[in-house]
Amino acid sequence: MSKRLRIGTRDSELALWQARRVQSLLQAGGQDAELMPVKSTGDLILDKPLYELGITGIFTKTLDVALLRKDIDLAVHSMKDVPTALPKGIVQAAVLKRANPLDILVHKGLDFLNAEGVVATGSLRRKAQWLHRYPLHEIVDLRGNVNTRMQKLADHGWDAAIFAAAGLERIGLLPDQFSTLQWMLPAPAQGAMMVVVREGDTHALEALSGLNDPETERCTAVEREFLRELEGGCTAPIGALAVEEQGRIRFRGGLFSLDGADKVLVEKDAKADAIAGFGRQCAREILDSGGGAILAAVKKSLSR
Ligand SMILES: NCc1[nH]cc(CCC(=O)O)c1CC(=O)O
Repeated sequence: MSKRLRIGTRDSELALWQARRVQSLLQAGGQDAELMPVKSTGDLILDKPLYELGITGIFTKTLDVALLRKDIDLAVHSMKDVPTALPKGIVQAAVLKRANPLDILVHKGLDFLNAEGVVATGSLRRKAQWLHRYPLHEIVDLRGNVNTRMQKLADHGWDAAIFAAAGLERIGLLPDQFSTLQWMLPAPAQGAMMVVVREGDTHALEALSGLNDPETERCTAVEREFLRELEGGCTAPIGALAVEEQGRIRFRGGLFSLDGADKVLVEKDAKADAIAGFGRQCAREILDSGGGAILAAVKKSLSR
């Protein structure tokens, strides 16, 4: 039996589900693996400041720190929460086959759509796209893990809230009433999980290579390259979805103003075996067709 791998996990139900999924896939391939709960660390234990290591993601940083400290051997992240540049010393080992990438609306009936609705979300991307489509609605802020957000929706008088389908499906929280938002562009890499390991850990890299889904890897790579080219270190409302069909990748991406009034969309396809630079090219098209001005305005109001 080869060396047992330690999978770090945070304690939210979704994080635990995702870590257990990787554990059982590894075990099915004959690789022993155990879960290691990781509490929010004192980030100071590393010998360098976090920013020097490029550790930035608010959801991913606890596990990335544990990985670099060698407290764990691998971390499982919701890929959409992973910053486009990985921390120094951490590499992508596998991207698991993607689940439903779309957003869904959880509601108590849809009459409010044609009235003055109140919709809850903490995401700039969801807010902008919702207001673009329903300009008379009000958006209220909703944060916390998936379970917390569901509970808050039940406790408040809001008409609906927006969630990633994949998150609710994984933990069995999909309610009776929901609508799939086919028209809403999801976050880049939504619905995919990324497993990361320490650079040079050949044992872990090899064990995880069997879990990689090349098609999901290609699609999410395009989406994240698009995001990286647009964001420039700020969280603008950006959506992207790449889908592979018959050897081609069809990409749709969008950049929105914070109030949803303006948007620039791009739709393009490329050969699936020639995607280097494709995401960047899509981003360039957005920037050249009015996206540059939207991005400048977003940056200005977020920095205030
Ligand atoms: N930012 C939180 C987060 N990160 C990943 C998921 C869902 C799972 C996924 O998209 O892979 C969610 C919840 C949500 O957006 O509703």
